[in-house]
Amino acid sequence: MGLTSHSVGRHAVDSGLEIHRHSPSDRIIAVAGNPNVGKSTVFNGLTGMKQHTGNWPGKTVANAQGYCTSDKNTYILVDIPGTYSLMAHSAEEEVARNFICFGGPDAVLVVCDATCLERNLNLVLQILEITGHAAVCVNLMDEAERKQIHINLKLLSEKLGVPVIGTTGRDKRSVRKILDVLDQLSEKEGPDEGCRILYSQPLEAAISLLEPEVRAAAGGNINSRWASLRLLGGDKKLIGEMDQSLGIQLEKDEAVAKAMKKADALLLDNGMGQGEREDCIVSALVRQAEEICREVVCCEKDEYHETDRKIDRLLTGKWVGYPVMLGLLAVIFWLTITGANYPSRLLSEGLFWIQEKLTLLFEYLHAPAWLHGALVLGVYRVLAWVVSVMLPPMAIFFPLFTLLEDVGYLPRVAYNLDKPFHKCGACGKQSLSMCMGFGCNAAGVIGCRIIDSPRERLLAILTNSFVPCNGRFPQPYEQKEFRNLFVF
Ligand SMILES: Nc1nc2c(ncn2[C@@H]2O[C@H](COP(=O)(O)OP(=O)(O)OP(=O)(O)O)[C@@H](O)[C@H]2O)c(=O)[nH]1
Ligand SMILES: [Mg+2]
Repeated sequence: MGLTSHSVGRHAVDSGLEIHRHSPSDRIIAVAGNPNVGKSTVFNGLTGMKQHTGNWPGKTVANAQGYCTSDKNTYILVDIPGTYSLMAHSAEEEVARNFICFGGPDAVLVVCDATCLERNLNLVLQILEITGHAAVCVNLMDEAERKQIHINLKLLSEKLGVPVIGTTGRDKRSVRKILDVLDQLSEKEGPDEGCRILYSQPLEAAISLLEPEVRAAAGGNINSRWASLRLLGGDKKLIGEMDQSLGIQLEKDEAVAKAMKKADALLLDNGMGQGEREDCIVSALVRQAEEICREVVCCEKDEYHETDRKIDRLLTGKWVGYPVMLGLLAVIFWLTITGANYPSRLLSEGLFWIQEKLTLLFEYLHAPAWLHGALVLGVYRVLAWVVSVMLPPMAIFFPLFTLLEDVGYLPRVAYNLDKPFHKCGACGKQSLSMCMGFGCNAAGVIGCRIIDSPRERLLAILTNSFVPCNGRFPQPYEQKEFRNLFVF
């Protein structure tokens, strides 16, 4: 699934991720951002590819690459999983973090949601701490406009020190704007300095002690201020990845270890253990994001999200949430089962009429019985049954499912069912792959990729085959006995 550190480490460009450069001048761009902000939509718009998009977070779970060309450059874009922070907690977040930090992209395009910029800026600031070769793409501008949220993009760009553009993911003009900004980045020269976050005085003093030694040990291979912060933060997994990417063990370098001891003592004198350091780093990021947003975002209606919240409360509430969910699922199944009968009958009548004609043709040609049996009664007949039995319910179920996905109802289903699923040792996200399983078990099993924990993912995969896919739905029509033959 591309979720291992091996596939996203520093050499992922040449190994696990297998980025294929058409020419050495191709520039690698990481398309990063919070979950569900339109990264894959932007990626598809630029590359013409068809990465899965839908209105719920966590669809992209592994890196995907695509190519696009501007008047000046060729770009290899890497669509990475959504992440709220580079202090990764889930497998997808690790994939995203490792590619941004150690995958060696030439630049990062950070996609943000214009309707909740403050939360998105947290990640932007973390990325800008690592690299100044970045641009911010404030997406969903149409939604922001509808909610009467105005963003001063020029001021935001000045505050962040990198180019900022406003986009609407599905709009062709946005693609042009993004390409222009990528070209602008490719011309950017000078050191890879990003935005600087000011931390509390003791932490800044500790960084100043450590940074020169880290710079000397690591050379120009990594942003030394960021690496010093990570060493002080003590995230063992991240430090391990960093060491692997640099090819040296930073903590074991004599000068670094000495400076680290001094910095540790200084922080402990100021009452900052590991936990407090992490808190201090996170709160500085949040504070800076708040400050920037206060200046650049203006909401005409303060209660703009009140209606959304009211609907949310109803759909996830105990008394309304469950009946609505069961009612909606019942309507979908009824439409699928009853609705599919008519096209199914028409299709099978048409296809079996063709079978009779084919039999007559074989008789006319005096073809041997075994050939007629293999081709017409074997291959053609099976194909005709599969198409007439499975195509109509799929053609009804999947568009309805996609509709629920696009209006954002599916994450609410997962939330509602999280508690009962948890009691069975599973997680709420499994309800989504189970729903998909009603359409097709193969799609349901593939959909289990969205589940973070390996144990829960395995459980979801193994139990998906107990979900009756539409090939096993009750069917009054005479195809009934054939349905069970075609269960995937
Ligand atoms: N209204 C509007 N919808 C958008 C825009 N960009 C993307 N979308 C929709 O937002 C939803 C999420 O888009 P994705 O491209 O799947 O988001 P993502 O960031 O790749 O999501 P993950 O991979 O789950 O992190 C989809 O339903 C898109 O159609 C936009 O500019 N305006
Ligand atoms: Mg995506």
